[in-house]
Amino acid sequence: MGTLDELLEKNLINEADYYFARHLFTDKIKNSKSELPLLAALISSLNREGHICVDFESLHLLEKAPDIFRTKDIKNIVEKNSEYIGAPGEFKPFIFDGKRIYLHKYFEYENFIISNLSERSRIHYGIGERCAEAFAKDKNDSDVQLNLQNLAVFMGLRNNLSFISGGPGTGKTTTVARLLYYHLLQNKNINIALAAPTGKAAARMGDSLSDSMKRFNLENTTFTDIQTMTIHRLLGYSPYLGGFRYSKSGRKKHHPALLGYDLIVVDEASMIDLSLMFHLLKALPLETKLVFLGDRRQLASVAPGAVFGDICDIENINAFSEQFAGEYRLFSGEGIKETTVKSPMGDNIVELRKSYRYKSDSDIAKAAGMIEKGESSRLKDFLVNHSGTGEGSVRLISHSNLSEFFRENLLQHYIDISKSDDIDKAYKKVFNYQILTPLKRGRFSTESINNYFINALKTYFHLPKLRSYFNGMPVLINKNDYTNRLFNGDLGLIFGEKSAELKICFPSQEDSSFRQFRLKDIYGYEFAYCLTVHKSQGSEFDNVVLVLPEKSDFLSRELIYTAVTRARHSVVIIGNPDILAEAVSVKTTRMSGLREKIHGVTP
Ligand SMILES: Nc1ncnc2c1ncn2[C@@H]1O[C@H](COP(=O)(O)OP(=O)(O)OP(=O)(O)O)[C@@H](O)[C@H]1O
Repeated sequence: MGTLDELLEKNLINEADYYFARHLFTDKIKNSKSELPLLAALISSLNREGHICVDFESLHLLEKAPDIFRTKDIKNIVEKNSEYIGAPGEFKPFIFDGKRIYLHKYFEYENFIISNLSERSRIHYGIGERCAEAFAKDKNDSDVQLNLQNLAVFMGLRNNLSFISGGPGTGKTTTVARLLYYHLLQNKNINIALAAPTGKAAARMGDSLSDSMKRFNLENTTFTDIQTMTIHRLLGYSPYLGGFRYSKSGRKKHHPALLGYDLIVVDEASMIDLSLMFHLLKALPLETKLVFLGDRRQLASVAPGAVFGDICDIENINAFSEQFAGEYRLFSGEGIKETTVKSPMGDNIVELRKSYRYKSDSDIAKAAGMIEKGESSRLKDFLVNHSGTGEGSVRLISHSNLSEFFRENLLQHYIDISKSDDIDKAYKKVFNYQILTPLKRGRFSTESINNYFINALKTYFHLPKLRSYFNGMPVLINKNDYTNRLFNGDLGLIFGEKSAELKICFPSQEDSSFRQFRLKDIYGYEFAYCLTVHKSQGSEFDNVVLVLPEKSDFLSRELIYTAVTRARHSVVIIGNPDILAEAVSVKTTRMSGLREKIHGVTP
């Protein structure tokens, strides 16, 4: 593959990459020997796909990599173009770190995140007596040799920085509830914030933590004193400023002070991209205690970077240093067997392994385990030869049965919701089932499936074809709306009791009521009979129906894992078992220097 035009013609880059390269290097474009336009287009295209940089050691895996970067010594290319490609610390459009080339901005972000996290990871605290006493009374009985929830609590008390990873129902929220309780016991005036990348995830964390905290007697402090918000709100995002008020990287007058919290818990951390992590760390003084929660096996953010995954995806997870093990033994009386930590940040990362949501012999637990390990043929055999229904089941049906499945299982469900005159019941019921797909357009996409149900319901209720709205339509907010306090990911329902005007209704975070808006006052939403798997992140549903595309191009192991683990009770997968197996066999990696530079290991 040679020229910019060839790359565009073969759809290996898109027009945005093409014109970015042309714009940046107008004068070089005629010189067919210049590598710079090709480099610009390649980096732009990789950034769009979520990579932070171009890593020349894994370039052979990329079809779109122009031949010139495969055959020539990259160091020669860097030297020849030193006017544009600089070393770390230089102010040039591209930065070469010895192995990878970055756009200047992304190198700066990555570099800052690495040094900031390393600095935070070295800060430890002594644990107060009141905490220790409460922990001793409250700690989970060890049914296993090492109770990882207890250890995660200890980590969050001792360390200034903790990453707690765990699959669905492994007790991340339960652990954080204990952590907050012990912190509040020690100091009831501690300033705590709970944050998540989307409004939905933040609200869910607030609700689950509020439930989990009920079992603690918090004396004069109540859980409602703790603020729950999106990371954007925490950082004072303002569309008028075009950035974050509290991140020091903006214009000086707009960031008056660093955020004054003592402890911040960030949920659904796998959704945080490189830029958001940079702004978050930049806004927080080093003394602020940070606890990140997430599932390292889930899909990474849409924007470049997979920071939580890069940090938590280490070979020797749950192996700790001698010092950490000794302190934990003294504190809890429990022994840590493995003390062969390989990464300097190993004592800051823990993975919870036991799921309390699914029985270990349930189909969802088994399927999620196979997906996570990439056991594609086992998964295929399991699903093809198995047809479970009921609690914890996973079932595979073919595309040819899709219409029948929709008609027999889901159409009546949506008809009942449209007939309902009780918003509370209708809302609970509508999101009882959630259809998911990776695609936005084309066959088996959100667009086609949403249209299918909208048209089928219009036909059933004899509504005019041109009518856009009717009772019981689920919607998803897809843009933050600060005026109405509605956030990307919020799920609502179009509803109007009896003959009342249709409103868009969202459950209130404060009580059990619904916030109602006129249709014309809300913008930035889409219908949500079917959601993309990406948009479903941070939400959970009782029953999930995952519709696969006909090709595996848009699928990945992380996408299938995310979709399957959204379900509490059952999963139906509609698609071809071979396509499913193909998707699960490949683990997605994003090009970045973060993992190697933090842990000292190559991916
Ligand atoms: N050690 C434990 N013993 C018994 N039940 C537990 C324990 N830990 C958690 N649970 C229960 O398991 C369920 C899931 O726990 P929790 O919500 O804390 O997990 P989670 O990892 O935050 O889940 P998710 O993020 O997938 O919603 C809850 O009902 C909780 O009460």
